[in-house]
Amino acid sequence: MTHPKKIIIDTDPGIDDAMAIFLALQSPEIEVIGLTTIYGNVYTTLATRNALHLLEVAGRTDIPVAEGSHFTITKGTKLRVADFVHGADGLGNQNFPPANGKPIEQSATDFLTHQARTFPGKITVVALGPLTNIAMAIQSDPNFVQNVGQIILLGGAFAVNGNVNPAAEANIFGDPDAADIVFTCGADVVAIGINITHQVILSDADRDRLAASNGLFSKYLCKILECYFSYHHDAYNTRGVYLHDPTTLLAAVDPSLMTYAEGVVRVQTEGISRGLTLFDNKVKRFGESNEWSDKPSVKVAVTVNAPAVVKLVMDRLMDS
Ligand SMILES: O=c1[nH]cnc2c1ncn2[C@@H]1O[C@H](CO)[C@@H](O)[C@H]1O
Repeated sequence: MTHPKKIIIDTDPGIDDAMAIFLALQSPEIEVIGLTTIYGNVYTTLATRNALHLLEVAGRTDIPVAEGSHFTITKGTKLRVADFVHGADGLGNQNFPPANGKPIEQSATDFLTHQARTFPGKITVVALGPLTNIAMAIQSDPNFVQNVGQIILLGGAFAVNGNVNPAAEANIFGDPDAADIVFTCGADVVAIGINITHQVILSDADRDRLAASNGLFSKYLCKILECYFSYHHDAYNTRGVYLHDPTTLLAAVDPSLMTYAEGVVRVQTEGISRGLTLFDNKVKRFGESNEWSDKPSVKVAVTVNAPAVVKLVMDRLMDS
């Protein structure tokens, strides 16, 4: 058996983040070497508390949590948090007792650059929130792009509407300037957008099966999922929820669950379409140079084996 892939999860927990973190801990193909926190579903301070709490639930307090940025890469403090999706506490308004643990002294950015330097080419960053910490790592360490193995990110809406507004997906909207830095940095970047994750639905019936199982994680998740289900029912009229973060995590576990196109992604940072991700599929050789010309390519997921993803999520969470 090959060594498990070393993963750092950059996260804003978040109900679907909690699912992804538990799924990661249940996946022998990967080794979670740390969590870094960011605002998005909640503010960063709460994201840190929730990350520590989830590791305590899992009995994995050996995994370090490094706190990330409290503001955007341009020092913006008017953040949009999705408490209407995840509850005021980020975990379905369950009033869990506060975590006992503390984050490490190192910041998220320092943790990311340090780990990438220590294990060159071996670290996969799975980014589940706005990309501020990753962009700060790129800016603060000129070798980070070379050192990091891969960055798999949940973000963007490729050729579909966004979920904040018709233009923008929530993670990219959270810090469009940071996202543009990450997409154009030259690292091995894989983007999983909502064009993919909106195909991966955990149904009401799946939740009933989770609830009936005796798994530690499935039992915990069923408590917090109520809020996430009722949001999806109201906002999308679906009898099920989108598995954004778990799908992205599974792209690290088994890349063959998706297919990818390669090309340059730029992010709109201003105006009514702020947060829009625009992919140049390189089908046309443009006569004039443009804002995509000469930028490094990334991989964008274009198809997904949704039944296989849902099955893997269910099997691993029930077997805990
Ligand atoms: O309608 C929404 N508005 C804001 N954030 C959302 C919404 N739906 C899901 N998410 C959150 O944003 C990421 C995917 O874009 C996921 O982390 C999800 O939890």
